Amino acid sequence: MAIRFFITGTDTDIGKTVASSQLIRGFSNCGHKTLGMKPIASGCMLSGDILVNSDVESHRLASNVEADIELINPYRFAPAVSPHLAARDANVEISLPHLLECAQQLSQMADVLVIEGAGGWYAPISEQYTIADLATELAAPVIVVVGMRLGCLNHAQLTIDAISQRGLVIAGWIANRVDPAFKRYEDNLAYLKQRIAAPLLAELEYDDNALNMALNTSSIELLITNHAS
Ligand SMILES: Nc1ncnc2c1ncn2[C@@H]1O[C@H](COP(=O)(O)OP(=O)(O)OP(=O)(O)O)[C@@H](O)[C@H]1O
Ligand SMILES: C[C@H](N)[C@H](N)CCCCCC(=O)O
Ligand SMILES: [Mg+2]
Repeated sequence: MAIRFFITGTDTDIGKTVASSQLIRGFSNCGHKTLGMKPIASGCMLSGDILVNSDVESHRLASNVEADIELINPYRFAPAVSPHLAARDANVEISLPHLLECAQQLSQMADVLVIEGAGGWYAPISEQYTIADLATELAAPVIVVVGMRLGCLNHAQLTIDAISQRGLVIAGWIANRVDPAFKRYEDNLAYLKQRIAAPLLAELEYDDNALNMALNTSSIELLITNHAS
């Protein structure tokens, strides 16, 4: 049964896919059979008659295990809008039990399963549920990606508090330099380090090649040591 990690972030477009890909590649490079999962993707492109999502393709490139798209990305929608709107427009009801079943099947095919949310912690996936509900049902340790830009101190604290309210373990956080022009980076990082009890797993530089890198081995080993059952 795989060790699972749920990847969330301070917002949409702050580097969850970059961080997830680096995590998947890091686990793979350390010899762990590793799969990515993107339960719900809005913002897909048509390739022939199949909807494809760039997050899923990035995960696949980093992974050393193959799995069916219906398991790794069960819900795919073309419009780049909130998942609850994309699903409503497509007349699809996103089923939490179905997503849990897909995660369960993937967990039997790998040692590590890296599950990327959509948007931030409270991004809606239906009228009733948000990403927080999905993560809570999955009961996986959470890794928080902080997009290091102005506003991140507030967004990071809100996210950390909301995850803790669910009783979920925060396995660590990643500082992603998504904005190379962000002023006072070091001071902001120091503030966050003081307030987030979980380990800082990595600082990701702003780099055009960030998607193709691997997370540092020491953090990969820490995650395995702390979360292997
Ligand atoms: N460290 C970085 N260096 C350079 N570019 C980055 C970095 N992190 C993220 N980006 C770029 O910022 C954009 C958003 O990143 P990413 O797709 O990982 O966000 P996301 O949080 O996964 O968004 P979504 O909510 O849509 O899944 C992408 O174009 C990505 O290449
Ligand atoms: C389309 C985008 N890239 C993401 N896949 C979905 C972001 C949902 C954000 C919802 C919200 O908080 O307003
Ligand atoms: Mg993404």
